[in-house]
Amino acid sequence: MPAIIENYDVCVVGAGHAGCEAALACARLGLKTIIFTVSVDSIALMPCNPNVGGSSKGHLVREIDALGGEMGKNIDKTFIQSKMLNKSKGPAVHSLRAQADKAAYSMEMRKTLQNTENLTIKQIEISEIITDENNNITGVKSVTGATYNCRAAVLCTGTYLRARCLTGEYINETGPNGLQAATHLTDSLKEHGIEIYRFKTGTPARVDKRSLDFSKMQEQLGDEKVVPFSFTTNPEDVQIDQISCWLTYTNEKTHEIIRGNLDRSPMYSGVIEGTGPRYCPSIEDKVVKFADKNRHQIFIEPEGLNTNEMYVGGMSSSLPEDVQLEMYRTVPGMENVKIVRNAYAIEYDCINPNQLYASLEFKNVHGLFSGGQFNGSSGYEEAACQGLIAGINAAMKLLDKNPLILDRSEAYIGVLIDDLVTKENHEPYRMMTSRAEYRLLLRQDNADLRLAEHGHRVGLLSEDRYQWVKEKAKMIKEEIERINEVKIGANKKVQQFLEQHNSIPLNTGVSLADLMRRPELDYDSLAELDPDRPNLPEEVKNQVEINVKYEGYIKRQIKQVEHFKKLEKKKLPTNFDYSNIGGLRIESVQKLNKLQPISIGQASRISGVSPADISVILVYLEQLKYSNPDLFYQLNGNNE
Ligand SMILES: Cc1cc2nc3c(=O)[nH]c(=O)nc-3n(C[C@H](O)[C@H](O)[C@H](O)COP(=O)(O)OP(=O)(O)OC[C@H]3O[C@@H](n4cnc5c(N)ncnc54)[C@H](O)[C@@H]3O)c2cc1C
Ligand SMILES: NC(=O)c1ccc[n+]([C@@H]2O[C@H](COP(=O)([O-])OP(=O)(O)OC[C@H]3O[C@@H](n4cnc5c(N)ncnc54)[C@H](O)[C@@H]3O)[C@@H](O)[C@H]2O)c1
Repeated sequence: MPAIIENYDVCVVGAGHAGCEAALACARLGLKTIIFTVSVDSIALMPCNPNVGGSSKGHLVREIDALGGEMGKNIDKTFIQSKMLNKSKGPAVHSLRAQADKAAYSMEMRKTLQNTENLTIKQIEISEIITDENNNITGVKSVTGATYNCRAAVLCTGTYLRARCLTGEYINETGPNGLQAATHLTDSLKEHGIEIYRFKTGTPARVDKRSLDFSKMQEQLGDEKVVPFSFTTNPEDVQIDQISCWLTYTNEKTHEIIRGNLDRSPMYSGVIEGTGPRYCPSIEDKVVKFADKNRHQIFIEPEGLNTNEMYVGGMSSSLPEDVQLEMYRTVPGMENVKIVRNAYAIEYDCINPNQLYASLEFKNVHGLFSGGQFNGSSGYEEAACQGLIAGINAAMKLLDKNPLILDRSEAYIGVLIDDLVTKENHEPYRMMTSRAEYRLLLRQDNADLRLAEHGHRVGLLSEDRYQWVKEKAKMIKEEIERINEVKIGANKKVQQFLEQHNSIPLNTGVSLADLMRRPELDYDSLAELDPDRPNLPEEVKNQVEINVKYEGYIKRQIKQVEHFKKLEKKKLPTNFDYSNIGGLRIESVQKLNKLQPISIGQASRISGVSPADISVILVYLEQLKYSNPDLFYQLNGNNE
């Protein structure tokens, strides 16, 4: 029988959090797109924790939303509890976190894919990528022999490639949740010269709610006033009845059981080859690495409204089933626990992301892009934002437009991708606020102001939305100017007001902005002294408050960004042989030749490239002016 041949603009392999964003971006930009999954039931599946956001991950979701992605909207429709974390700290680290109804999250995303024009969903395992003699992608092939021709492809295979799951001595050659693994694609990628890593991750048990004693745990309520993830969600729509999470702790007894059974853990007995995430350690890892701690926090989190399953957050494990049951039963409130699904570790193939440009296109296969856990990251949000950028850039390539490359001063997404493509990474990469050097500017509250222009330029953000963000920026600017000009005199009314707010009286007149910088005062409380105040939307008032209160820090960081931008603007040639530059150390030449950084800034972040090497390259670039003026002006044309 003749094999099926179909034609598309873009093939997206994988329908996890990365693949969904990639496919939606391409289809919404008018490209004929097909998304493949080994199981339609795994669309936007959450194989581990039932939540979106959290420290720094909440920032990523806001940024995805600001660019026109889907994750924020999807969780706003399907969350069952929401909390702004770190509220006692500065606004730079405030992070939104929401419990998801997993099944609803997955189904809602599926509905969105199904209702998107230009988008086809196909359940089949992709086994090969196809290229022409010039290494341009021309299609993908399925295990059944069907060929899907395309002009660009995005690989988002997550944790499915040659996946195997381990629970103690029991090893199952499947993907997450017992879903079929994808066993063929790795060989094809290797044949195309793609370097493969093997990573691992793990998940805790899901337990039956009816077997828990919540009276021995601390109830964790959601926020009274819920803030939506998406800038486009009406805040009224997210004020729902919320479901509680519960907090409990491990103890010495738990740790003893773990220590006594380490030889049966595949992680410690050497059965697992892959490298795991340092920042999401299993309970075995925690007990071994933090031996001095006598307890660890355990969050019991509901998996959804229509299931009794509860997620045991903080206790992921690959210990055997019997040990799991014994250790979980030592935790207060879990004495009679019944496990619905065992904890397990999973090993899978992914790539060394240094093979990618910052556009997430492979350097050696033109038109092939990738995103998500396949790129060596970990986490739903990390996956989704890469999928979005890979999808946008696949589309930009086909539409003959400039790629979307966010730099480290613009977005956490920029930090994440820059880290992946320039730094050596030998474990699943997790986003953290500490990775973002300009985090005072990259707040979750201003993601729309930072990124709307990019979303609009690529075509994913509607004109209306873009105009609103511009209007909002204007209102913020004007209000900051106004409150700097409003003078508050040291009169009786003012001194009384200050006394009431435990604030030192004034010696002389000050601006309203000066008063607002006092920790005990804020924009709202000062309304009393500000009769001419315009009636502004809540989100504008928030921005005014943050920008005025943290003005000193923000200004300092803006200065640092200016310096950073100078180095980012100094472009380097692509496909360049660095051994042509005399004076570079061999290690640097090898790294630079392999990574082909696009700018001096990026080159300076490659581990092993020293400041002295950077000086040598800068001198070389300067000499290009005389030795190769064409190349010099091509690189620096717009910057000099
Ligand atoms: C056990 C486990 C524990 C984890 N722990 C956490 C956690 O606690 N917190 C966290 O944030 N993240 C965790 N993760 C990671 C999280 O699941 C991923 O980061 C996230 O789901 C990755 O999204 P993705 O889109 O890259 O891939 P996935 O969600 O894995 O999706 C991959 C998609 O690709 C499809 N696919 C793969 N290969 C092929 C092929 N050849 N042909 C067709 N379709 C294919 C699959 O069907 C699937 O649709 C865990 C993952 C697992 C499995
Ligand atoms: N990606 C992977 O490969 C992998 C592997 C294992 C585990 N993980 C997971 O990554 C996630 C991130 O871990 P994390 O704990 O730092 O981040 P988190 O987003 O789950 O929580 C951040 C912080 O919020 C608090 N918190 C957590 N759950 C809460 C709840 N239900 N209610 C109130 N506060 C809560 C805790 O103080 C926690 O440290 C975890 O869920 C972990 O299981 C990932």
